[in-house]
Amino acid sequence: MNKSRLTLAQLGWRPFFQQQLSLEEYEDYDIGRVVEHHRSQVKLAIEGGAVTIELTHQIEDICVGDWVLFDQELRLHRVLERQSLFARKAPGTKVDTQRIAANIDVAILVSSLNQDFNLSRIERYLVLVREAGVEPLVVLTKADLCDDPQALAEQVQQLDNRVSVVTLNALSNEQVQPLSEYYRAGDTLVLLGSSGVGKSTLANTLIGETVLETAGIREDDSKGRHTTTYRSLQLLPSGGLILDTPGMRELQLGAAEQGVKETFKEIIELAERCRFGDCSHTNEPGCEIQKALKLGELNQRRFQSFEKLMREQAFNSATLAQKRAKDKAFGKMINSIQNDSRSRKRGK
Ligand SMILES: Nc1nc2c(ncn2[C@@H]2O[C@H](COP(=O)(O)OP(=O)(O)OP(=O)(O)O)[C@@H](O)[C@H]2O)c(=O)[nH]1
Ligand SMILES: [Zn+2]
Repeated sequence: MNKSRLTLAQLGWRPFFQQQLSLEEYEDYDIGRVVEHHRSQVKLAIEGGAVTIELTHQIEDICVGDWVLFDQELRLHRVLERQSLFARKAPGTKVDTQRIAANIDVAILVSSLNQDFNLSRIERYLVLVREAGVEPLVVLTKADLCDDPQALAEQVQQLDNRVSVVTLNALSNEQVQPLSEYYRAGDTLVLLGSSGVGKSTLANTLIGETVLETAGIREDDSKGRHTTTYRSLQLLPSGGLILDTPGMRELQLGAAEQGVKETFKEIIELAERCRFGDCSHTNEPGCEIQKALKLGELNQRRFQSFEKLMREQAFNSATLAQKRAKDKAFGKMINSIQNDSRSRKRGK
């Protein structure tokens, strides 16, 4: 596939983005999609090619997958409103939100069918995907190394019967190609999952023949940077775009109440039927959750997973809100100090 002849539509341009442009903007600016995000520059895929744009400090709120407008001097004009956004709490103790990818249509949750298989981790990723308002597709890799892939696939299916679950060997072209029925030309896919589960392998098999070209592009653009530390959008032969993310050692949820509620829908429905509106689901009479746990209609693992993710997102969203408030107050203080000193200099 010849990358230099890509149209905007092939890059994922949609009416949703087109509608955000004023006539002046349409005439005066060029349109690009962020395919790589480095510390001080972004690489954009544009109609018929690519450009690199230096970032000024004003626009730090930008991430891979974003649509942007830029001028003839290669200055960024603005980032267009997003159709979807994946974000998590920044890893470690730092209190911050980290944007992973924007304008995604299909999220492929990759998990392997070996010792690494873990339902609670899959639930954690489902929350992230639901929070972003994107459809999840669960792909269970290393089926060739597993005695009974179907049994594990069913366990995943039981988490949510609305989710599609596929088991495969990511190295097998024949097994990977049918995934194309889950996306359309111009759709952007993202691969999410822990390190080593087979995301890059799956991406390479999906990309097929263009893989060498991809490697070339990464190489000559990396300038000594470690190639796996940035994300990149690549074109699939069937017309979709794929975004490979580096394996996440740690996926901590930021504010994701809606995502948790959607992922654990049946638990929310039970809780709504508890006798007390503020039921803690521990020992209250008329607690539907305790009842379901006793009857075996709800399993303990799933309930604990729900409680853990709910607490985590509540805690992190509270600290994020506090930080934002603090930053704002600090900004105001700096402004007033600067204003004071300016006034003094002017002798007022
Ligand atoms: N047998 C078998 N091996 C696989 C399969 N999928 C991936 N592998 C192997 O698993 C190893 C890790 O795969 P990667 O594709 O690098 O995993 P990743 O998720 O991209 O890992 P990070 O880049 O660290 O995030 C490689 O040696 C792959 O060849 C599979 O379905 N079957
Ligand atoms: Zn209850």
